[in-house]
Amino acid sequence: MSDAARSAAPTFSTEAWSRNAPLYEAIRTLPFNDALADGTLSQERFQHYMVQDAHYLIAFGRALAIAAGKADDPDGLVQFAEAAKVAVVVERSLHTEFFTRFGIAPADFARTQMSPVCHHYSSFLIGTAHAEPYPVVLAALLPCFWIYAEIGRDILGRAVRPNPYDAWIDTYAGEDFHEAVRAVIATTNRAAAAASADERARMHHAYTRACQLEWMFWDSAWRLADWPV
Ligand SMILES: Cc1ncc(C[n+]2csc(CCO)c2C)c(N)n1
Repeated sequence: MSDAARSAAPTFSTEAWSRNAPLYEAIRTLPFNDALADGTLSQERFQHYMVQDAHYLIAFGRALAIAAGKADDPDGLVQFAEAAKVAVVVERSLHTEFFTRFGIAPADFARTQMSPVCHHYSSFLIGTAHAEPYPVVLAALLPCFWIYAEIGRDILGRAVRPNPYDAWIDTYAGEDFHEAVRAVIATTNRAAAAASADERARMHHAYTRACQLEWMFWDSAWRLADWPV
């Protein structure tokens, strides 16, 4: 590829976003997110979501820590080690703020295992983080950041306020979070630019799988899904 062609080539993130636009739209219009925005989401459904998210955040933190260990430069190491810490900080804030406010007792959490979808998404992230090269690991992690940033802003734009879920909405619509997401997009694009064609194809595959699992995570909370046997 000539230098001119290379600089005109779309970034990984632009390509990934446009290829998965229908999937994003399917997430944006899920009944869970509509009900979150208009404040009618039942406490039971939000409780299911929060308990599963607490499990998910620890798995996500582990996957980020593995990504940190695979980083190809010190900036990436710091970026993902810091993000791993943030995932655990967010998980703790679920316990200290949200669980109390929305009526989840420590014993309720202790006896609730990962749902099938949470288990699948967590296993996918940790398995990918261990088995795949750095660019593919970043592609698997990116939808978690990017979709939440977009959904957070979308819900903020149409939210009926005051809303019982204001604190959740504000976390993901806030500028601090969006700045971190832009940095993850930039690092993923840099990693993609240095990746082989085969790795780049695997990046797209991992990105789409994570988007599907994001959809399934919200849908699972809406259905109050549990293990069938
Ligand atoms: C299923 C699910 N997917 C994504 C997020 C969003 N999220 C979780 S941790 C983190 C950044 C931590 O460094 C982000 C963006 C979530 N909460 N739950």
